[in-house]
Parts: sequence; C-alpha cells; structure tokens
Amino acid sequence: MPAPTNNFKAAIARGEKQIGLWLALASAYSAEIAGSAGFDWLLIDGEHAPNDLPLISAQIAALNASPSHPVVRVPIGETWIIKQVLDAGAQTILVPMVETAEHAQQLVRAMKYPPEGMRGVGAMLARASNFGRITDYLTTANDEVCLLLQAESRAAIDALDEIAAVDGVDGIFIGPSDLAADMGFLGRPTAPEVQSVIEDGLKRIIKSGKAAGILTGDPSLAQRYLELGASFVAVGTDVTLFTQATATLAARFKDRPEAPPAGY
Ligand SMILES: O=C(O)C(=O)C[C@H](O)[C@@H](O)CO
Repeated sequence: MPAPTNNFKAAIARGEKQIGLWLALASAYSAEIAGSAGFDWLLIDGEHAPNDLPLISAQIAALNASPSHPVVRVPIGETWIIKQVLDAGAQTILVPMVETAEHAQQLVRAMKYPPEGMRGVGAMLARASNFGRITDYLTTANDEVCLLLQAESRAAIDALDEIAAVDGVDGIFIGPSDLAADMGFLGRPTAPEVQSVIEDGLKRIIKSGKAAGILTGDPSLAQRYLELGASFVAVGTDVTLFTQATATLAARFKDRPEAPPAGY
C-alpha cells in the first residue's frame, strides 16, 4: 500500500487553480470547521500563529476527513522541523524566508528519503504512514511530498530564477507583507511599488514552470493574481474573518463602531 496521493501537488503541477484559507486561530476545532467550508487547501500557520507541533498535529488530524488539503507552514526552514511535520502527517510544507538556491536545495533534501535526500526514517511510528499501516510508505513517500518556498525579500526576488530552478521545489509563494517590509513599505503590501515586484515575481515563477502562490484578503487582488497565472492563492484568514464577523454583529446591536478592515 503506497503513500497517499498528493492531489494538491498534482493540481498545482497542472496549473489548476487551488483556492486556500489561512488558519491562524491555532485550534483543531476551528480547523475542523474550516475543513467543510469548501477550500481546496488550508494553511496551518506554524510561523505566526501560536502553533506547536502537538497543535499542528491535532489540526492535521482534524482535517483527515476534509476534502481540503492541509499545508503546514513551518516557523523556519530547518531540517529537523520538516522531519517532524512530515511525520505528523503533512504532505505539503510551506517554508518562509527562503533567499538562496542553496537553502532551497537543503530543504529539498530535508523533504526526501535517501538517496534523493536525508529525511530521517521514523514515519512507521507516525501518522504519515498511518502508524505503520501504509506498508510501502518509505519507498513511495518522496513522490507525494510537496515543497513550497516563500520569496519575501529583495534578496529572494533577486535569486528567484535560481531558486525556482532547483529540482524538487514544487512552488514558490510570494509573501506580500514581508516583501513590503523589506522594500521599505512596512505595513503597505498594496503599495504600487510592491505590487509591481509581486506581479513580476509571479510571472517569473510561472515562466520557470513552477507553481506560484500568494495570500491576499482583497478579492480584486486575488482575481488579478489568478489571472496572472498564480495557482495556489489563499483568499483570507480565519482570524480576520472571525474578527470582522464578531465586530460587525456586535455593532448591529450595540452602540459600537464597526471594526476597521483588517490586514487580510
Ligand atoms: O509576508 C507575508 O505576507 C506572508 O508570508 C503571509 C503572512 O505571514 C500571513 O501570516 C498574514 O500576516
């Protein structure tokens, strides 16, 4: 019995649009609720949400019956974290703050079992292999893991072509907030100067043959990125939705101003 087919990986490789939602509430319960909303993928944020490995694992489990594909963003691109998150059952990993092809090559090796890589062997005790029940997991897993890297600085944009050329990198996500900050537009990801770099970056990623991804809470921007050919696009976050919905409802019955539009 082989490792589960990664339909998300196959879809973005075909250039099919995959619409996602960012999960930063750090809750298996809310992740389970989002799992039936109809998104193609759900990003479990291990970088900016208070998610530790047990909580990430619980959210993966909560999405086990969901048609939405769980993507886990690790806090930093280090081999040991990728090993633990893959063993916890994630098939697709998003790595923030990647700026060089050399780092991308290290991350590819972290995702793959030998001889392609150096992923430690322990999955037969973990959810990745359904606790040993997927008997051919070790010899079939490499083809079903999916590595997405974040380009979110001027250095990363400068090295984008080299990073995209690394074999084993399945997609590149442009991080608007951190890119804006690095460009001197902190808190202004929609600044024209930032948007110009984002659009050029998306075009370069797509031209390289890799999948391009991004996050925006602005529907018109999301549509623009999809029209440019971005395939994995997150169109909002659970935190923003919850913040906005609760403030709007309270304002209807209390003498309170409606919440200002949040960042995402
Ligand atoms: O730089 C960005 O933008 C991202 O990488 C997405 C944000 O980190 C996301 O967590 C919303 O703030």
